[in-house]
Formats: sequence, structure tokens, C-alpha cells
Amino acid sequence: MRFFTLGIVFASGRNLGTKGFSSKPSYGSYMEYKDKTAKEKKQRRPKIHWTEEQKSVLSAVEQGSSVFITGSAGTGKTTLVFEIVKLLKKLHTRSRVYVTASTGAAAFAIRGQTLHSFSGIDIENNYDPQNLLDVVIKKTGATRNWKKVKALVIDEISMVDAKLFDGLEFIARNLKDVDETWGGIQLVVVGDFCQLSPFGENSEDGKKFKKGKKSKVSKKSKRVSYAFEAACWNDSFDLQIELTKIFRQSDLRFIKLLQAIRRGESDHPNLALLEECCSKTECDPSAVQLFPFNKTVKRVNEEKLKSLQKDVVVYRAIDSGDKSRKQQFEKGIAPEVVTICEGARVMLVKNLNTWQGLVNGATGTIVGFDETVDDIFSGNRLPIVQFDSGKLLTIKPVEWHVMDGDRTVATREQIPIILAWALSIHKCQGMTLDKAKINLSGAFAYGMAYTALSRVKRLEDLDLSGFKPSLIKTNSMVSQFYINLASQRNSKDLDNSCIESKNTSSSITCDSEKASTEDKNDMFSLKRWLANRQRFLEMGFN
Ligand SMILES: Nc1ncnc2c1ncn2[C@@H]1O[C@H](COP(=O)(O)OP(=O)(O)OP(=O)(O)O)[C@@H](O)[C@H]1O
Repeated sequence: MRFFTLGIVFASGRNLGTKGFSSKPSYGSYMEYKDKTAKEKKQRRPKIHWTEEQKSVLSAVEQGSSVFITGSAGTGKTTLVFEIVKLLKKLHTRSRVYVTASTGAAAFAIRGQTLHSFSGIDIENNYDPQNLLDVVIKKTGATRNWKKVKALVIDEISMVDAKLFDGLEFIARNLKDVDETWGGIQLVVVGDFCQLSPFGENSEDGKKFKKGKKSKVSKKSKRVSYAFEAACWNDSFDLQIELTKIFRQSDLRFIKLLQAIRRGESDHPNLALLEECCSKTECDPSAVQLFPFNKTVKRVNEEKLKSLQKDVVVYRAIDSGDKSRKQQFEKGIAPEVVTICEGARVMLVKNLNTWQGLVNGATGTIVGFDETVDDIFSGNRLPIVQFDSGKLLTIKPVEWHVMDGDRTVATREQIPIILAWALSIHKCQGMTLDKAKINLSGAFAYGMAYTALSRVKRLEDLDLSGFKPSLIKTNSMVSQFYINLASQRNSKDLDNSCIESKNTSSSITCDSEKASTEDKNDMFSLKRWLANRQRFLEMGFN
């Protein structure tokens, strides 16, 4: 098994283009409308320059290795998954690659299906491996998936229980009838254990538990067990890698602050920076408000919509496909009903055009309804959104799919916006927000403060209330996991360097040059390199 963790490297955010869409498209027929939408999708996409870390993952995947990819928020995990899926499909053919995520929202984001629907496991199942196997064998579709799968991607692993992870491995080994870990399936597992997880003390039920209202759920979910605690975890991967180059933020002070919060440090000197964000007197009306609880979010959005005192327009989703699979839409981000009016604050919930900044999480205001374009299904005029970036766009319906491998089993058609005066912190995981007004009062979960604060690119875009250092919480098992991951990499670095330095006396110089050219701005890497160098000298190498 290999461990691989590079030093922390900071990079500036991507520069997005400025071209806008026409605000008043006029499409004669439904087919023309679909054609035009397809052409728009094919517009130039931004070029991604893969980092060395990302490249090492891609080359490992290309060689058939099983990998675990982790890293802070905004390190490009999801971006990498898309590229990995392309590679896997070339390696194993389309129909043998299954892309899954532990939640509906995450599954939509990576154009996959939920882990449960792929595997045939129900959420309420007892995770005893033999019991799980018995459940799956009775399901023809799931058994077929397991027999067919050659590569399995699992995103948002922080939300998968250790027992479930072991159970899935047991099923794979048995149904594949191959006596290897995971029955020889190439596994790609992705996630950040420092962000939110839905179970145990990390869920809203955890709050009930703390307050002493011992509900059935809270009793059951008292113990948090992370996938990395699974007995098969270490044998499951050839490579475990922590991506360290952060793309979402570029301000070094902010990055350091977020890293400290991610590690659960509630006394970091950079915490003082948050004080400035707490003392803002004027609230930017374009900022998305984030709250720990859904009920607050719903209340704020409803109150705001009502206060506009305008006629509302209602868009109902059109669902098609398998009835049981359609239920999955309820858990996803695709809204069933969108109720809006002129002046409403909204947010895109699908990437429309990454190059133009029209991405999941982009916010704007409804400035009117297009007189020339009807929603083909509801007959309503389509809404025109003035995005905060300045772009004006008529929002047309898009499709979300529930997949079973490479088969679409259900489709939802809806306009891809939701009301966005307020959102829950759980819902914003994975999003980049232009501006956020975060109220952390009552934040109850490990990683909640980190997940919320890491959504914005700059400290200036943050308006904070209800914050106290005690809200910074990281599970100690999670911290230990990351320390082990880093230290195993460090000792591997040292071993390799020692071998190199025995072979060539110039190896330290070469490494030094490499560090200074590749990681110019990377103080952490440099410090680590210096520490290693010191250890070298102490060991008698020079
Ligand atoms: N190699 C790269 N070059 C330039 N931009 C990149 C690169 N990799 C990722 N990005 C950009 O970084 C941003 C964050 O990426 P992404 O959403 O994939 O991060 P993430 O690790 O999945 O974040 P989160 O954990 O919050 O979901 C995106 O805008 C993405 O386009």
C-alpha cells in the first residue's frame, strides 16, 4: 500500500470569462430550443491545468490502482472525479463503471447514482455483512450491478459508515467470487472527513441528544463510525492521497485560518480575522444567509418572498421514469416546486456554463419574466436572472437524471434555481458562494463551522454572526486519521530521499531546487523540506 501527501500549496482562484448570454432568446419550436441548449453546452470550457498531485492520481487510476482522494474544501476533488470517470470508462468500457455518492445531492453533482441504489442496500438495513449480502442477492438489478462492475467510484465517503463500507466489500468479494479485497474491483473513493457527515453527533439529532431529549434516533446514532475505521479500509487502496492545492481561496491568511479551523484549532492567531467579519454594520443584500437548521432557512425564505408583495409564479417539475427511482429526487438538489416573483433572490443549482461563471451556487435576482420564451411544460414565462457577476440570463428548464450504471432510470425537468436568501449549511456543502452571511448560533456538528466558512473565496465576502471559538469542532479520530496519513507520507519521503542521497550526493540540492521552483509560495512545503533536510544532516547524509 502507498500513502501520498504533498505539502500545502496555495493557488489563486480561476479567472472566469466575461461573455454573457443574450437575455432574450427566441426559439421557434421545442426541437430548436433543445438544439440551441445543446450548442450552448458545447461552448468553450476553461482549461484545467492539473497539479502534480492531481496528475499522480490520474496516472495511478490509469494503471488500474484503487485510490482514496481526500483534501480540504476547494482542492478540486470533484473536478478530478469527472476526469477519473472518463479514464475509467476508457479502461473498463462505459457500462462497467459505476459512479456513486453517499447522498442524492452529491450523486447529481457528479452525474451518478446513490451508493444505496447501486448496491441494493436500504438505508434502514442492519449492516451485518452476511445480512447485507442476503438482502442484495434477492435484488436482480443490484446483483447484476455487482457482477458487472469493474470500477466503482464512491463520493462523499465521510457520510458512509465503517460497517457499511466493510459490508460492501464483503458483498463485492462474494458476488464477484474473487478472493481479493473488493473482489478485484478498481475502487475510487473521494471525500473530506473534516466536512459534515450526516450521522451520530453530526446530525441535527445530535442536538436533541445533547439537550437530553433522548429520541430513538439519537440513542441509535450516538456512536460515529467513519469509513476509515472499517477493517478493510487500508487493504482497499493502492494509493491514499491528500490534495493540498487550494483553488477556491487565494488569500494566504484566509487559507491558513481555514486550515486551522479544519484541524479543530480554536485558538489560532488568525481567528482574530473573523472579528472583522463579525462587526460588519451593513448587510450586503446579495449575500446568501447560511444557518445550521432547515427550519430557519425555510422561515427566512418564505418571509422574504412574502415581503416583496408581488404575484408569484410557480414551476412544477416534470418527472419521468421508474416510480421507485423518482423518489430519489426528493433527497437531491433538483427542486420539485419553484415559487418565485420579481425581486426574489435565487441561486443556480446546476452548472450551466462554468466558463461564464454560471455554476452551481451562483446567485442573482429575478428581474423579470421573458416575454418571448415559455416554459414548454407549464406555459409560464421563463424567469430572467440578473446574476451578481453582472450576467443576465433567461433560465430554461434542464434535466436531472437518476442513473443505474450508464442507464437513465428517472428524469426530472425543472428550472435550475432555488430561493436563496437563506440555505442550510448541509445544503451548501460542495458549493462556492459569491457572498455569505453566516449565522453559526447553535452550530452542532463536527466540521459545520469549517464547511460554512470555506464556501466563500475571500474574507471580504463573509458576514459572520453567532460565532464563538467553541463552535470549531473536529472529531479527534478524524484528526488522528489525517496525522497518520501525513506522517506515513513523510516517512516515505524520507526513505526515498535517503536512498536517493546514498546514490547521489547532489540529491538534496536537486530537491531544494525543485522545492524553490515548484512551490515558490508554499511556506508549509518549504518548512517541511527544511525539517526533512535537518533530519538528513542529523543522520549523517549531506
Ligand atoms: N487543476 C485545477 N486548475 C484550476 N482550477 C481547478 C483545478 N482543480 C479544481 N479547480 C477549480 O477549483 C474549484 C473547486 O473545485 P472542486 O469543487 O472540485 O473542489 P472540492 O475539493 O470538490 O470542494 P468541496 O470539498 O468544497 O466540494 C472549482 O472552481 C474548480 O474548477
